[in-house]
Amino acid sequence: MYLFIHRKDLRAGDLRAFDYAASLGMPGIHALILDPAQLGDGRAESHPGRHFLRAAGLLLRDYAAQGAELQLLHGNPALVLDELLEREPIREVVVTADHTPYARRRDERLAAVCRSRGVRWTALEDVPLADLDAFQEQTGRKEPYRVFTPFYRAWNGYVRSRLAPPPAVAAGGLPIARLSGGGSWSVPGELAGLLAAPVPEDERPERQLERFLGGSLQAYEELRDRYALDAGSGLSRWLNVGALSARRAYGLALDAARTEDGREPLAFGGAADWRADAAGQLELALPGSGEGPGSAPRDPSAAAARSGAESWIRQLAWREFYLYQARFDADFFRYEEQVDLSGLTERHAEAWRQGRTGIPLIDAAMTQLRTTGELPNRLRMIAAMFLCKNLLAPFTAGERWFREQLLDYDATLNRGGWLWSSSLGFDAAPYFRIMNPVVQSKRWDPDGAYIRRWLPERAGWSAAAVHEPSPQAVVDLKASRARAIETYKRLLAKPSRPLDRLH
Ligand SMILES: Cc1cc2nc3c(=O)[nH]c(=O)nc-3n(C[C@H](O)[C@H](O)[C@H](O)COP(=O)(O)OP(=O)(O)OC[C@H]3O[C@@H](n4cnc5c(N)ncnc54)[C@H](O)[C@@H]3O)c2cc1C
Repeated sequence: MYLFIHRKDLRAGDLRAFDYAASLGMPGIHALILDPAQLGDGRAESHPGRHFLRAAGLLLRDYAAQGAELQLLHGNPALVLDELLEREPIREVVVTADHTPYARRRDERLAAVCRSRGVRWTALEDVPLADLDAFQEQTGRKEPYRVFTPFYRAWNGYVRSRLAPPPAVAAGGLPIARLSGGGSWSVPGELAGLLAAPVPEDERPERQLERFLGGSLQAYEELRDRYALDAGSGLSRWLNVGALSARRAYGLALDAARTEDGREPLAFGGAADWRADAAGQLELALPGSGEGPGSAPRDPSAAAARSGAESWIRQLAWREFYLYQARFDADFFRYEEQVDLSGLTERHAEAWRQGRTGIPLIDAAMTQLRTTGELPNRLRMIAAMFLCKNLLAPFTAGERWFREQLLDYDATLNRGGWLWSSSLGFDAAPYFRIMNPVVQSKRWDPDGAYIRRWLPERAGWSAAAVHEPSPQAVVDLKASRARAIETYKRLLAKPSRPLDRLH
């Protein structure tokens, strides 16, 4: 018998692990272990905790709809596993690999439990779109890509030519067994309540993907930064818990860019030479984009869908780029040990968290985040940069707050966003380029609709006044910008020199 443990792969199909399980030719137990380290201390009630449990509830119902059983257990994963291996005739434990620091520590313990009981441990790569180890090896590079655009060129070509058809076996097609008896892992009542939270039909991951690809995708390139319009797909929350497969999202986005003559996109069986692509010898445009002289597409909405799909796939590639960095930049999860952040200050961090800085766009953004757990990408960048640069707080303080608040929290993508904003890591924002929240507000939301929505006290203000800082703002934007440039110049200097303490 095998044991498959779900983690950030909360779906009942399109999982490599299921095809692998089918190939084992033996029955298996499928389990989801609710981990108190991740859901205890009130975290189940936070936006990300609630969302995880909603997705877990959906998974339970999807298994049931397929006539398959998912065991929902609660407890320290290593202890639960040890007890399961004691009680059930399990010969192999199968999981989807996860490379965050917490996941690594947890999985080392799980693998050790398996070793101590003579059970095989198998971790399959299935979170990124590309098998990143194979990709890196086949680029022939000794060093990882440090800049997004060349990474994107290579990755795009590689994925297009290598993406295998989706795994064929769903949970209902596997010989899933039941636990032989009860255990000491019952789910506490408060978690059970959250698991039962309904997910309306049109908010389910697949529906949301279809709706986005069939609608907003066309205007995505033009509107994605106009945060007041909410033009993103909103799919990160499902991608990050694995309720939606990135492979499927990518494949359907390519389909949306299908040529007018209906040719299949290259992703499923095309023959692009991705190495030529990596070297910049192939067109980067999506298959059949019709770009180039004399080949303007006849149907403007098809052209918009293609440009939307290309732009959206580029965002998926950013997700992939951070997953790649987490694998190939040894410092990715420990930049705070490489640069000296001790001179920075959390003096204004609480005002930032609570949306009381006096800079209206920042306060509106932080209010939306606290209230809903949502925040569009441009506002994440602006708010993060404001904290790290204008307020000179260590990026780790903001990273922590986003972890507690973001509905779509993901340890790797969140760290990637914070590194970018604080000019650390691969291809980060240069230290001297600091977004001005007032300029950004006027540019992306000239009427100030977003500020009015989240700061009712400004609801009646004119478009000219609504973006302007209050006289009580915690910092002056110009002076704090100059101070940030000076500070980061020294902070990033190698070898890093200690800063004067700011607090
Ligand atoms: C400081 C900071 C923290 C962030 N923390 C997270 C986080 O915890 N979880 C998270 O999923 N994203 C994070 N992001 C990235 C980005 O803001 C979100 O992925 C995006 O806002 C999700 O909205 P969407 O699904 O509508 O995206 P869309 O615009 O529809 O994009 C499609 C998908 O591409 C990926 N993507 C889009 N933008 C980015 C990006 N800048 N970096 C990496 N991947 C991207 C996401 O998977 C997203 O679902 C962070 C960005 C910053 C600047």
